[in-house]
Amino acid sequence: MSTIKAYTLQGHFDEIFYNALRPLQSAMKRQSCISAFVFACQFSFTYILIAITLHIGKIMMLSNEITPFDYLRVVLLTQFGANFISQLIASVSDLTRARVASENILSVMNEPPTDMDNLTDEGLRPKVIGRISLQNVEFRYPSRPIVPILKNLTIQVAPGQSVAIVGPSGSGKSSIISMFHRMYTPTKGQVMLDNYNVKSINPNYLRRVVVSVSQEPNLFSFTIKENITYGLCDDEYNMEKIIKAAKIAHIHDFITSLPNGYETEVGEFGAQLSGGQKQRIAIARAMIRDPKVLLLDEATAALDATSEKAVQTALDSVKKQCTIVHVAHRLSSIRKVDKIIVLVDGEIAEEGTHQELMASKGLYYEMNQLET
Ligand SMILES: Nc1ncnc2c1ncn2[C@@H]1O[C@H](COP(=O)(O)OP(=O)(O)OP(=O)(O)O)[C@@H](O)[C@H]1O
Repeated sequence: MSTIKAYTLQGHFDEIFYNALRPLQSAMKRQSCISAFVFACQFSFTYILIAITLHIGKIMMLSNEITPFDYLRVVLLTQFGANFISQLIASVSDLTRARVASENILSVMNEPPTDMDNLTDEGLRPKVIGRISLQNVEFRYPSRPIVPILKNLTIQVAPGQSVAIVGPSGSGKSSIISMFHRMYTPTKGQVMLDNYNVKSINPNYLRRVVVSVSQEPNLFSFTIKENITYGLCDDEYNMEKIIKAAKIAHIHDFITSLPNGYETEVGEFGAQLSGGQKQRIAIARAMIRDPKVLLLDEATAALDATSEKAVQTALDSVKKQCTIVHVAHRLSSIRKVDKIIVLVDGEIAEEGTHQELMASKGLYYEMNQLET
């Protein structure tokens, strides 16, 4: 909304909205006419039938063909019968609607499970130490199958190692992150967690051990505490663990400064928090899961320098406890990682520590020069 206001695009979007609603408006008008007609028929039928019964009954009673008691009986029966039939007429349209709705629901339920079925109980749940790798991976997005994004890429990350992936925009850094927690599967090659192909691991379990924090974390319209613990079973967390995770993410002091502390509602999509605060809550949400592999996709990009330094210190402290794969634009944030991979067009252009890459005076060196 603020972008629309800032660029005074209200009129433009008003028109788009109106045009989008116009077909719906005519459909609704047609449906209202049909409903009004059915409603009119339904009630006219009842009252016309009762009127006819009363009229004929009166004539027959006056000519002594029926007794007043028979007359009353017929009138009451007609009324009940007519009510019943009119309700039946009304439920015909409900039945039609229910049939269409059930067809829609069944078509979704009967959809054959895809390779990435999140709800399946199938798959392995192995104990892993956090060695993660891409082996000769080629990847194309299903919507653009002719464009290879990752090209025969091999990356090995040892348990407890921290690796940063840097490179020009569009080189495929985030796509690698999607591979690691199986948001997408490679077109060729394989993604391994320890000695297991991630395809063989239960998707829910995989995302419990390989946890990602993205640049734009989505918070739910719940309390801070619920956002941190969302998806965990009751016996998997307690207040001590929540506070520990919040301290790692450097957000505990902020949370306790709020009048309702951890019970503060964050609003829809975390509307009542700044970008940096949302980001740190998302990091706490990742840390409470005690991940074996932590994927950070520009996770510190929205933070101010002070918050970034604080989160960086926190991430340094969890180093060695879990494997970290860090996608970063700001090169100053990844100097201390064990290995830096420079990606260009879906291929590795350079690989090494900060010192090694600076000494080789290649692309990484140039990127650093530009940043400073
Ligand atoms: N869902 C998608 N469908 C089709 N193409 C996509 C999709 N997501 C990304 N791409 C394309 O894949 C390429 C690599 O994108 P990716 O986001 O992995 O790059 P990146 O290096 O992380 O970029 P940035 O640094 O700008 O975030 C880009 O050309 C992008 O347009």
